[in-house]
Parts: sequence; C-alpha cells; structure tokens
Amino acid sequence: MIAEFDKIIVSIHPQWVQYAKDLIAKYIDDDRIVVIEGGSERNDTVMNAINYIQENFGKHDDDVLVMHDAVRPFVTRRIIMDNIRLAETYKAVDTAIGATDTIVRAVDGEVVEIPVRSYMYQGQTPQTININAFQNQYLQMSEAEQRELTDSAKVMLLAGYQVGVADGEESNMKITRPYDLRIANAIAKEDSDV
Ligand SMILES: C[C@](O)(CO)[C@H](O)COP(=O)(O)O
Repeated sequence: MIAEFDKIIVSIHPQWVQYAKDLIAKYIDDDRIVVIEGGSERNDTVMNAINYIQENFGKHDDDVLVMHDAVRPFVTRRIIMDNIRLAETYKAVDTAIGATDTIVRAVDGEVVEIPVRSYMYQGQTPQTININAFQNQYLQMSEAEQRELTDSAKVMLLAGYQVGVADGEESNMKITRPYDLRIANAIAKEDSDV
C-alpha cells in the first residue's frame, strides 16, 4: 500500500474492464482504484488516464502520474518510492537497469553502431511524468511521431526536460514472450513457497 497515491487508475482493454473490476472487488480493498478503458497504443492509454484525471479532478500544474506496465508484476516498493522521490526534482523519471549485453544498433540486417555498454541501460517502468508537461508535448507531436514511441519518457526528452533515472531491478521484468512467462511463474512460485 503506497499512501502517496491519491488515485490508482487501471487502464485496460475495453473488453476486460468488467473482468478487472470484478477481480479487484474480489481481492483488493482500496477505494482509490478506478478502472477505465485503455487506448490502442501505450501513450493513448496514458492520455486516457490523463483525461480521466482532468475531467474528474481538474488541471493542476504539479499533478504527477506514475505509470506502470501490468506485465511487470514484480515491481518493488523501493522502485516506486524512488520514482516519487525523484519526481520532486525532475518533471520526468524513467526506471532503468544497466545493460549486461552489449547493445547493437542494426538497420536492414547490418550493424550500424555498437555503443559503449557502460552508457547503455534497459528501460523499465514505472515512468513518472508531470501531467501538463507531458500532455503539452504529446499533443504537439505528429501521429507518425506518436506511433513510433515505445515509452513515455521519450516524450519528455523531446520536450527538452531532464529525465531522472530510478534504478530498476532485474526482477522487474516485462512478461512479453512465452519464455518470460515461464520465468515469472517460477519466481511467483518461489515467492509463494517462502
Ligand atoms: C516502457 C517499457 O516498458 C520500457 O521498457 C517498454 O517500452 C514498453 O513495452 P511494450 O511492451 O511495448 O508496452
């Protein structure tokens, strides 16, 4: 339970809204939680959450949104609290973990760059944004630029903001492929055996 949050917004595929509401009602007793429809891309979902906030609570310069991927179930309180703490200094915070593989940039099947690994990180979530700053920049971007985004911190970088970094964790993995699910199930089982 993180007391710093005023609201917890679950933005989910429209077909799963009722299912999510039922699950939450069954397992979680927290009246800050609301379930809303997500969008077709991740930042459409972010914008839906922002619209919900502004329609229900108005617009405030210092409103902050901490966003997390549902497919990263092992996020820690430490990571979330670091995001909240850094948001007092930065208008945007990214969570990242140092790359252990060398990162290779390739175009059309050919390597074009091998950046120095010690500067390379893998982005995770939470990502934290000042709502007004994000909204102003995002709405100025073309649809093509918006579609190219794979995260929200980049929106803030493009707007010229410094983005703070919270240390991620290897366990804050994103369940994307079947193999990730096997690992996640093993971690969940290990945790429940303790
Ligand atoms: C934001 C992110 O989790 C950082 O790694 C990632 O970009 C989101 O990935 P998605 O699977 O495209 O939502």
